Amino acid sequence: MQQISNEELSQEWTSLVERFSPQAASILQETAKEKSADLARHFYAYMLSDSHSASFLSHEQVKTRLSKSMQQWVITVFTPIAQIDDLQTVIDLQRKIGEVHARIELPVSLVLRGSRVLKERLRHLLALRGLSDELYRETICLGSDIIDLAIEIICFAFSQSHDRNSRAEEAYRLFSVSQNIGTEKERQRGALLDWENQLMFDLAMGNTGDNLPKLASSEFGLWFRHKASHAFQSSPESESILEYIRQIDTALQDIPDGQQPGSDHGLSVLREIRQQTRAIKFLLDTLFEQANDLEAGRDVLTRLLNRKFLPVVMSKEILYSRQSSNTFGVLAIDVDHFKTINDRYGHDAGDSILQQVATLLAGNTRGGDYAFRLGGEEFLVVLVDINPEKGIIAAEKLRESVARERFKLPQGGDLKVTISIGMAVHNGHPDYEKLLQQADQALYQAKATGRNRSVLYK
Ligand SMILES: Nc1nc2c(ncn2[C@@H]2O[C@H](COP(=O)(O)OP(=O)(O)OP(=O)(O)O)[C@@H](O)[C@H]2O)c(=O)[nH]1
Repeated sequence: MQQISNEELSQEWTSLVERFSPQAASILQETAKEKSADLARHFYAYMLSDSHSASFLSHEQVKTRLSKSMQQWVITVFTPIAQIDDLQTVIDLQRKIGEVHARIELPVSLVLRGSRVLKERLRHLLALRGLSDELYRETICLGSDIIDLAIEIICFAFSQSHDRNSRAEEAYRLFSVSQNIGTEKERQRGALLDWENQLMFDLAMGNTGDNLPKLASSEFGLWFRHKASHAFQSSPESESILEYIRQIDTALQDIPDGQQPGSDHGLSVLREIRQQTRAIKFLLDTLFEQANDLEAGRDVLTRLLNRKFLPVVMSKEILYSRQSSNTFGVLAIDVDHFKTINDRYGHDAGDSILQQVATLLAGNTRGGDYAFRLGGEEFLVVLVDINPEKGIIAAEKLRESVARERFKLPQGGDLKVTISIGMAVHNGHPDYEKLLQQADQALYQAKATGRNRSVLYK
């Protein structure tokens, strides 16, 4: 997706505002300052009364957080340019809102509806100010244009973020469908070769038309049409392979009955098919290379999931807990004094400890849980269907399993290692970043209060 820089957006914002008089801008600012609570109240009253938008909101969230943020947003976007220290931070704020919307999967239609409600209320509030007709119209236009531009930036950031998430989701799907990409590649290359050999044999035997093996219904064709094209969907390589399969089968159909083996026409068709099959192999290699990159969703050292799938997993769990009465929790895990281990026993020993910790984490969680290595000596475990009491028992089980273990060193001998754990349980907040921050805060406490312990965020 095309990027629009903050500079370009700042120019856009500035030139929009400059089309209006300073008087209109200052009326708008006054209205925003005096009536921000009214605007927020009106906005959320409407959103909560609508069942679709209400499924993304709760009265509690509105009261404790969202109303204040909305008031601040109104004041910020209606601040006259001359009084804004740095317009780019205002633009960054809109981008951030769009990213949060993408994380919580808030439909763009709801954002647009919200902006319509705001504009309606703004018109009403301005009408009460007793402005001249001309100034009233001008202020309304300025207010609407600013809201539109802010929403435009929000939606732009939304689609960028959403695109990224969809790609990761796609990767996740492919990854979970074909666990062993290397084996699949060899198998399918082999299947394509089998079809080619069979075709050569049948042509040599003088078979034609319906008696020739069709690529679409061969082992390779079935796999590609039903599984691979779905997993690799929207990839141009995949489209080309499907097209080649169609062309090859049409060419086979066109070989006339009674064709003599080795005839000119037969040979030219054969040459054409050979080239197309070669092209398929080449495209297949490209697709598998891409799949390997996707497989990089696994951390190379520990084979745990890496950061890439975190948004997908967290969004899924948030959605699941919204639809059910179950909560889930996250454990932010950090190996204690890991630097000292590296310094004392070397980097290879450090790597080996990380691998052993990862094995313990994966081995001491349930099948439905997720274990990630976020980087360095930081891990994250997502515990599904869990409450704070059970969660802390699970965290302690992990901590103790590590504390009990004698970690083997590559140079021989063993070592005791401990981990600290910060735990947070999802409390209904739609943005998973919040949950990760809470787990981090709890981890910070676990470190500050002596390490080798689990702390629950409260
Ligand atoms: N062996 C190895 N070391 C790594 C890797 N990634 C990061 N590190 C090292 O991990 C160490 C992390 O150290 P710190 O963040 O200071 O934390 P710590 O020593 O574990 O101390 P506390 O967390 O406060 O208990 C740094 O020395 C990094 O160089 C890795 O993949 N392999």
